[in-house]
Amino acid sequence: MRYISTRGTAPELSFEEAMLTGLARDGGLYVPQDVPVLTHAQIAAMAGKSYEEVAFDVMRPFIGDTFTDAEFKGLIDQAYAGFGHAARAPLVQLDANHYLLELFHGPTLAFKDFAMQLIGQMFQAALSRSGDRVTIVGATSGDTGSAAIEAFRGLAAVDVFILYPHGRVSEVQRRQMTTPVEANVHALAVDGDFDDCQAAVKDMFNDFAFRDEVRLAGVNSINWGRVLAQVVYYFTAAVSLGAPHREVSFTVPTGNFGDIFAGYIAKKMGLPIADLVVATNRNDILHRTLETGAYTKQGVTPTISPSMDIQVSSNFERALFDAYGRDGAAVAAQMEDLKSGGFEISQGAYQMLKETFKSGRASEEDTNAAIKTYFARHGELLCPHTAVGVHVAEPHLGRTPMVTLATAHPAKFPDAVKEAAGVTAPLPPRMADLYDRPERLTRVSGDLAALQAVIRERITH
Ligand SMILES: Cc1ncc(COP(=O)(O)O)c(C=O)c1O
Ligand SMILES: N[C@@H](CCOP(=O)(O)O)C(=O)O
Repeated sequence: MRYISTRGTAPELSFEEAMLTGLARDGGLYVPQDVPVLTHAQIAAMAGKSYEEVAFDVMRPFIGDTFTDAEFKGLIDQAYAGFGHAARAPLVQLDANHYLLELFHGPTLAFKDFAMQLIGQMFQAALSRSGDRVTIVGATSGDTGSAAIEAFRGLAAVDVFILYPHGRVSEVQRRQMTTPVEANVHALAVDGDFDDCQAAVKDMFNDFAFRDEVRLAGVNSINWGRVLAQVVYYFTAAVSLGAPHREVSFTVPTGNFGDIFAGYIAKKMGLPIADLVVATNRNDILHRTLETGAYTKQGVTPTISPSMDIQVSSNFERALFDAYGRDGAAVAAQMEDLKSGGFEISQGAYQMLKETFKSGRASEEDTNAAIKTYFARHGELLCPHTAVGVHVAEPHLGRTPMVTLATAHPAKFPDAVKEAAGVTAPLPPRMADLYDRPERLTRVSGDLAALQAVIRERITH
């Protein structure tokens, strides 16, 4: 299996190289040259298997010879051993045809753990084999950062720097990033929004001298390994609801488009997915794009679902690449136009995207109301991102079972949940002293040179 860039001019890589490389050298994102298709029988055979067994079946065709089967099985087992639920990603029924897929039973209480715990294992295995070390620099609106820190804290071959927007993540999210004591963990509070943090990370990758000097690696969803690990739970959920013998739909709270893109890959692999619904908060660029065909940036507005406060949605580039018939030059041209505010998607490409994704948006009032209603009606306390999802899912309920992804635990957003439902969810006992632990962070401007200087100064090797 080879990996190619969405902008068409970077070298083709193996899975291991793509995983350790992060952003392609032409500024694009790596995608598999071909998406393997599983047969009806292979998908049917997943019924009754454990999460780890399905993970192996789904991911194995993508990893080439990076790991032997036995090694890869071992890494998968290790990755999910610390999850707080035997099913890893349990389904909870909300209504006759509406289900929640709980993706928050990992160590940092958000769906990011599914990929990050596995990436942590795969990085360790690959780096201990080569003897190399890397500097991970990631951008977060709250959850990627805490999951990355949890996965890489204390690893000798890795420094992990996380850029988060100062004042725009929840207190629990911030403390998850600022309280780990390991010297290889560096939380950087940036003056700006998530888009500024993500742009700085991409600029660092595009500065080849810096990139090579610090051996830069990325664990945002620019890393194909992140998307791949997220494909798995679409399979486990759909199969437990009757796939491949019947179709299932998914609604996905969306910001950087990585999670829903994983659903799109599951569909390309042969999983019978009827609707893939993009759910946005007030930062609704993806919903507007799917409605109009114009991707036009507006400023990021802070909301009670802060992890989705994003306007430059990184993985949309991967969808555009397919929509443009895998024409890297066309994608590169659109990404150039994005620098000056936006772009119009050509008619054919827009048609493909419209046929593939449905969408909706939830206002702050809608989000509040969903938290309140689902708690009163079902006793389910939703995090605000999940609440955006269930609100957007409602008009799409009916023909097929609908699965809304519950992307984070409500305890990560106690203020918003309390405001809407009048109650809070407790943190798990292992995190009970989170508010008492000392914090360690560095305030930084978004200036690239200043950020690079901080990283050079702090690297522990
Ligand atoms: C809790 C939560 N829900 C939804 C999202 C959106 O996911 P994605 O960025 O993959 O679209 C995020 C951020 O990634 C998140 O942290
Ligand atoms: N919502 C994310 C934003 C970064 O997304 P990623 O999937 O590209 O890492 C977060 O919580 O940080």
